[in-house]
Amino acid sequence: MSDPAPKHPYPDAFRPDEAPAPHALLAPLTGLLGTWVGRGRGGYPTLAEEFAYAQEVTFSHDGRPFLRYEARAWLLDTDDAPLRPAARESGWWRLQPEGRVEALITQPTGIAEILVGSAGEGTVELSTHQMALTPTAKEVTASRRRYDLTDQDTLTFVHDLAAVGQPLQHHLAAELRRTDKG
Ligand code: HEM
Repeated sequence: MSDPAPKHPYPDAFRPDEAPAPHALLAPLTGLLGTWVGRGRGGYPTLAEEFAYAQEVTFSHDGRPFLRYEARAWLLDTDDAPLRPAARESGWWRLQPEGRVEALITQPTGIAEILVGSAGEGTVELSTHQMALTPTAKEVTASRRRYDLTDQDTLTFVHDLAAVGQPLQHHLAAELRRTDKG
C-alpha cells in the first residue's frame, strides 16, 4: 500500500550550502536565500500619514533556476507594537543568463505583477513588465523595486509605485536582517 502522507522528495533549500545545490543561474542571488525580518516606513501622496511597518521575507529554491519568494508585512504603532496585518505577496523570480530576472508576484489585494530587471552581486532591480488587476483591485499601473545586500546579513529594499492616478514614486523603504529561521 502506498504511504498516505509521503514526504516531499524535493524540499526547498534556504541556504546556499544546503542541498540541493543552487542552479548556476542563481549565482548572483544566492545571498538572498533564507528568511529576513526588519522594519520599514512607507507613504504615498494619497495617504494622510506615513506609516511604520515590519516585514518577514523568505527566499528559497529547489535546485531549478528560480527563487520562491514570500513576503508578509504588518503595521506598527508608535511603540513598535503590531497594529494589524498589511501587505503580503508571493511569487517566483526566474533567473536568466547575464543576470536577467523575470519575476511573477501576486497579492491578495487583486494585483498580479510581472516584473523584469537584472541581478548583480547582491543587488536586484525590477520594474513592471505587465500588471494585471482583478475587477475590484485598486488601480496600480507600475512598480519599481530595488533590493540591496549591504552586507551578508542586511537586505535593504525600496519600492516605488504608480497607483490611483499618481505617477511612479516612493511607497516603501525597509531594512531587513537575516534570521536563522529556514
Ligand atoms: C511592505 C509592503 C506594504 C506595506 C506595509 C503597505 C502599506 C500600505 C498602507 C498602510 C496603505 C494605506 C492604506 C491601508 O491602510 O491599507 C497602502 C496603500 C496602498 N498600497 Fe501599499 N503597502 C505595501 C505594499 C504594496 C504593494 C506591493 C503594492 C502594489 C504593487 C501596494 C499598493 C498600494 C496601493 C494601490 C495603495 C492605495 C493608495 C490609495 O488608495 O490612496 N502596496 N499601503
